[in-house]
Amino acid sequence: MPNPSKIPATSHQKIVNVAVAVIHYQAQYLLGFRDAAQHQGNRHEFVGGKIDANETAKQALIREVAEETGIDIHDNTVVKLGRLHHDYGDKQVSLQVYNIELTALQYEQHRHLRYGLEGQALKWVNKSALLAGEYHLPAANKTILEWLRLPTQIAITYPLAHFSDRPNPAAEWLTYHEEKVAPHAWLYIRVKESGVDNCAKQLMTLRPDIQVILPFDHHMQSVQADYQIVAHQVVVHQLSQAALMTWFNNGEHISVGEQTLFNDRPLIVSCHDAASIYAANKLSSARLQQQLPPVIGIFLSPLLATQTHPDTAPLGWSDWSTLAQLADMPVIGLGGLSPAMIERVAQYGGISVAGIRQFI
Ligand SMILES: Nc1nc2c([nH]c(=O)n2[C@H]2C[C@H](O)[C@@H](COP(=O)(O)OP(=O)(O)OP(=O)(O)O)O2)c(=O)[nH]1
Repeated sequence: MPNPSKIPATSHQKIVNVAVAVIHYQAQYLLGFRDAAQHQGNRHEFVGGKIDANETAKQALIREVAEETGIDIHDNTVVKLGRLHHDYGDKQVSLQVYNIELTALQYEQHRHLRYGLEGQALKWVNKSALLAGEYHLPAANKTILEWLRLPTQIAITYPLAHFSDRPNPAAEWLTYHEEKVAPHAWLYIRVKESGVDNCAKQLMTLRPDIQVILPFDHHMQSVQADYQIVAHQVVVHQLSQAALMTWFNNGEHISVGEQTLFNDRPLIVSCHDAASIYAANKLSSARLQQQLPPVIGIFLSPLLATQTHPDTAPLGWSDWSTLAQLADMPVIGLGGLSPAMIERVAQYGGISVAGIRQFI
């Protein structure tokens, strides 16, 4: 009899659909431990298991969490983080991953959990240790950890035009952001006007604590030599919907990804409709296959009306939520939001909120 674990995966191999629950209370995350005899055994895991034929991913999630831990998450806000396919060679899995924040009471009731209802070890671990790779998880989880790096709020810089009534708008832009951006914030430096690349670089130099999302466009390449000095602060590159669709419409052949800067960072992609989300999903899976840093989110906008784009009709909560469900990666709400609206955004399927006013 051949050892089933040694049989290589084929295209005919059945894909196992799995619901995965990233359960946490603030920065405490719940991990299980897979038994040595299980597939991907002797590794930590997020709570979860196979989706039965007659259930949805969310039903499976609620059932698995209850069966494995005794925690009832029926009334919690369950937010999709993403979906990903992984080929382990001996098994192909499709993981549907959800974020569940417990209430203080639930955490209090379950914080001493050491063993699950199936006898498996359980452990609450700190997010920073989890993201630092201190726990050995199945290979597919690498992408989940990248998704978890996304903060719940992202600030976006003001356009230079916002300071156009001042004698030196570029200098005002710089001083304003240097002073107002919160410590260690994730900041999307949206530099559209030509000639302001320098402002971005100067801001990074003045504020080495901020984690920067930088658009990947030709301006940045033109200052590449200078940019290298501050490049370590750039945690993510942003890709516009137009650039995404160029990649997609060229049969995914012209890999914008062939350019080094594009390939060495995770991406956040801007999307405004179903077609671009479809393209973002394709890009995401292409990058997973090529083992490139993943697409860790999409800016889905405009959710509500904004002063920055007065002529664009907002999607509104209902359409925004429907589109958010299509995305295989975490969705960031953008357009007319404030940081306090994160709970509402979560109820509609978003993991994070972004904006200019009220965020800086
Ligand atoms: N639960 C869980 N499974 C994961 C994670 N990452 C990952 O690649 N997997 C893979 C390992 C397994 O191949 C599959 C989960 O199947 P499972 O065997 O645990 O599912 P189950 O509990 O319903 O099944 P079983 O033990 O009764 O066979 O998904 C994770 O974080 N959590």
